[in-house]
Amino acid sequence: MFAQSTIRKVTFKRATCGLTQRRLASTQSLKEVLQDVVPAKQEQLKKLKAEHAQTVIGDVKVEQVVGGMRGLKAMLWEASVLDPNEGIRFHGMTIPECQKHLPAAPGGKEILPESMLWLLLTGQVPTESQVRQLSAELAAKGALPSYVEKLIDSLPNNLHPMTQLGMGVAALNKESVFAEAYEKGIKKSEYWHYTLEDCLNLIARLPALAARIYRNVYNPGAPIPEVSSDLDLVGNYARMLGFANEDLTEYLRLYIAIHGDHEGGNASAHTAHLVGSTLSDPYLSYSAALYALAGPLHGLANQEVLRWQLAMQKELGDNVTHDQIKDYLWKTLKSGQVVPGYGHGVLRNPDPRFMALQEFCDARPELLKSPIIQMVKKTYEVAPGVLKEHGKTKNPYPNVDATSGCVLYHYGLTQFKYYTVIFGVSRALGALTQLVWARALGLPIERPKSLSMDAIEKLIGASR
Ligand SMILES: CC(=O)SCCNC(=O)CCNC(=O)[C@H](O)C(C)(C)COP(=O)(O)OP(=O)(O)OC[C@H]1O[C@@H](n2cnc3c(N)ncnc32)[C@H](O)[C@@H]1OP(=O)(O)O
Ligand SMILES: O=C([O-])CC(=O)C(=O)O
Repeated sequence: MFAQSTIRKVTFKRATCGLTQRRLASTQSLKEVLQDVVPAKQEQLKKLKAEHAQTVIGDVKVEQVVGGMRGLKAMLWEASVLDPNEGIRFHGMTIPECQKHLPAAPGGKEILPESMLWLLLTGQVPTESQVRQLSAELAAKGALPSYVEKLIDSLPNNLHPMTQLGMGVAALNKESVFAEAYEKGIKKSEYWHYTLEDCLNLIARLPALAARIYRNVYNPGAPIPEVSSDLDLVGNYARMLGFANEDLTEYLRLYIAIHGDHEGGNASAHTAHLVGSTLSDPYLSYSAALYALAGPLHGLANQEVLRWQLAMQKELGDNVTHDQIKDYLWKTLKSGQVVPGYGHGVLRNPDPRFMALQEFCDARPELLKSPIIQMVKKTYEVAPGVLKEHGKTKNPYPNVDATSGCVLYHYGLTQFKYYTVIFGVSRALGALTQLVWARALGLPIERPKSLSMDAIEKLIGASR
């Protein structure tokens, strides 16, 4: 670990814009830092448009039009870029670099989501005092309005927790300062200020909303503590969920920090971006994103992994061998199902988020002894070989969902239908950051061109 004074002078290469950003000791607030950063970014975009508007950066193939736009470079996204082999970089920083340099909780070791949010929004590594200030700001804004509490309390407890989360977030749009200001009439140059306020308010309220859903569904009647001004975002979240285990809290900090952003093309982030481009407010935009996250090929896969691993455990017992797992994998594939937690739309190597969560387990002997975590590890040792032999998936390696839920399960958060809600608390960091940037940069409504098969054939002169 570097000395704090050295860290402050570290220069990070910023992958997204090619600039270098010097991290200086600072007491500036998040808004003040953004006020400094926004004009430079606006200038960068202006220059890019003026000098390179017609420069070609890729072709469009028919396979991309009919194949989920895979690999199409068609979106501006500031906070992170995903390399197929190396994985995610947040403003040029890898996960291990973030683990080294982003401030943790007092007495903790893992990345604080507030630190990640600061990095995503500003491109800068915050000082410890800036992060504490942001934690305090979020805690002060963290209480839910009573009409949202009533709405959530009125929902049937067998309504999927993700459905409830999306409804709660959408209902919060009554609070939107952006929507209110837009109705009154504001200049485009002011959009990002109101968007930022909405985004911070939403991030602040997500733990109370998500914890209330957990309480109602799994622990009806249990008291929920109020948001404490002494705790960070996840410290409060874990306490409101009813867990006093510091190891679980640290795990949740790491989980929520590293799930925060995965460039722009993933289904949830893209949905927030698309809906936000209509100037729908951040609450409605993020509510829509949550329903993309709730699909089993995307965020819900972490629930599916647990379901699949527990079914394997039920069938084969705790001391399962590699050969038994192999057979189980083939059984899943032959029945026409996907192996949850494996494969990816962009990645072509093991996901560095998976590796970071595995390292969290490796550092704790009690986790290494856990049957479910051992099973995940053994599955990782054989699944890539089976998937390669199966020959369909372009990426036979684990994504983050392959392991994220198993650690929660070990720590007693066993209700796996809830897991995507935690992902939803996290993805807000990146999706909402981009909404701020989209408004600061004046990005237009998203409206790509679609084509029918007849139109494609006509365009390429294909005969039938
Ligand atoms: C946080 C996240 O969202 S990470 C992703 C979480 N999702 C999962 O873990 C679900 C399992 N994985 C998958 O379904 C896929 O790998 C996805 C959705 C993640 C990516 O999909 P794609 O980019 O289309 O993958 P790819 O190009 O490799 O697919 C080619 C074929 O391999 C299959 N395939 C891909 N992954 C798997 C898998 N894990 N198990 C079995 N088959 C797979 C696809 O279904 C497709 O089959 P088809 O030709 O019959 O349609
Ligand atoms: O990038 C993707 O398509 C899916 C993913 O891993 C994420 O959104 O975290």
